[in-house]
Amino acid sequence: MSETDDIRGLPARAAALDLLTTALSRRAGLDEGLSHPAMAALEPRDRAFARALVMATLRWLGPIDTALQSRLKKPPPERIVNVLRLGAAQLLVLKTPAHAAVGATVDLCAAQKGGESFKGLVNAVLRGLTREPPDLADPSLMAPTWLAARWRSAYGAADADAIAALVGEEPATDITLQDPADAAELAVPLEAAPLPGGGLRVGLKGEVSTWPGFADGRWWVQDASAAVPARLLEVQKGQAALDLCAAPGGKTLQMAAAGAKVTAVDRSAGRIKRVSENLKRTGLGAEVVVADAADWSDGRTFDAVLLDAPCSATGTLRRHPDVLWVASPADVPKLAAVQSRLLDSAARRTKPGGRLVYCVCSLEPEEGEGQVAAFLARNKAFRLEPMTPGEGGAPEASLRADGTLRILPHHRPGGTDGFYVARMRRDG
Ligand SMILES: C[S@@+](CC[C@H](N)C(=O)[O-])C[C@H]1O[C@@H](n2cnc3c(N)ncnc32)[C@H](O)[C@@H]1O
Repeated sequence: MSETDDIRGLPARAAALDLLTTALSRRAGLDEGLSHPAMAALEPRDRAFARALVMATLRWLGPIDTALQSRLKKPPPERIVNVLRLGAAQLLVLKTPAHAAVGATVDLCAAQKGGESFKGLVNAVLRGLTREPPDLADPSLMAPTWLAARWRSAYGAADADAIAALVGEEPATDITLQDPADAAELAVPLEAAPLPGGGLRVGLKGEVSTWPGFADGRWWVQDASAAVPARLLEVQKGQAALDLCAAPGGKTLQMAAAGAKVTAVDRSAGRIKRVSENLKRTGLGAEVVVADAADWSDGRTFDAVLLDAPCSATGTLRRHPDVLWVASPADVPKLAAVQSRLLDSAARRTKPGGRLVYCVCSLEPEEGEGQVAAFLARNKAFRLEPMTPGEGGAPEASLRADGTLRILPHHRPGGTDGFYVARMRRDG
């Protein structure tokens, strides 16, 4: 990057500071910040830079904070800490030339309310990082201590380290095809490799909506792991399928493409608009309902019910490193209580003889294994229907002894979202 780019990048750095602040302030803050009108108002190059800088900062936040803490006797106000985090990410991750990164970060500091008095500190800390750059590649720093300890106790030290190491990796974009027969033809312009189960891992970078086949609705973005649960329902043409917690609709689209009559329920009116947009773009049909899935009913029961429940989302750590730093230990039992209510509701909507698939993109056993064990103990009409190795495109390493799936992010070469998936059948 030239010096001219760096000077022109000042508005982008200010936008990056706002985005980082929002991302670290609340759950879903990153997505909220990315779709904020202030981001849309930036020039495309500034927007891309702000996004890349914030993602680099969030991906490496653990090692960056450790390096900053050792250089700060007394922490400055949070806004200035965020200025320092962005400066450190430019130096250590994006490898921006030191004079440009330090100069622009000091200017960003000065532009903050009360920031003039911290210019010297920012300058000294960043120059210190330039002289003695810390080693970023320490898996023990990639996730908060409490989460890393949970993963060690659930999966062992080697798997916990492998999970943590993936926080630093930029994920590829995976897509699901409306017609799997299109894979060979689309793979060429998308520079894509086939995924087990029929999807593609795309090699192109940049704006997804400009990629071949997007505008025609021939595919949608869906992580390889996220595509597994709907396949496991094996919906048949004309069957009635219910997608509870459906937005933005990846699994609704899969079931609609398989020919099912899908009802998609989500309680967020804003997010369900995205289901409708995706249906329109792909030309697929589904009934879309805004309602709380815990008590929604139109009197019907369904052949196939999918519950992709709200969860801590720790399995999405490659795309959403922010979730690791925003989550707290108290979230897990709170979310588990919500999931349990939603599972009971999903059970009531499942026809005798019908299938229920429960999944979460969480690595926390209370939201996965524990949730399903408790559900089966209180719902005697349901039994597990075990998956076979590789079924639905799931990595073989993810198959548990009871036939449910615990997909860890390193189970697929190049990484994947972490998921727990269970398939159940209602006997009576
Ligand atoms: C993990 S996301 C679903 C992703 C979606 N299944 C897909 O594949 O595109 C969870 C969704 O649950 C929705 N949600 C959370 N609580 C809900 C509730 N009580 N009733 C219905 N939807 C809910 C959220 O709005 C969010 O869209």
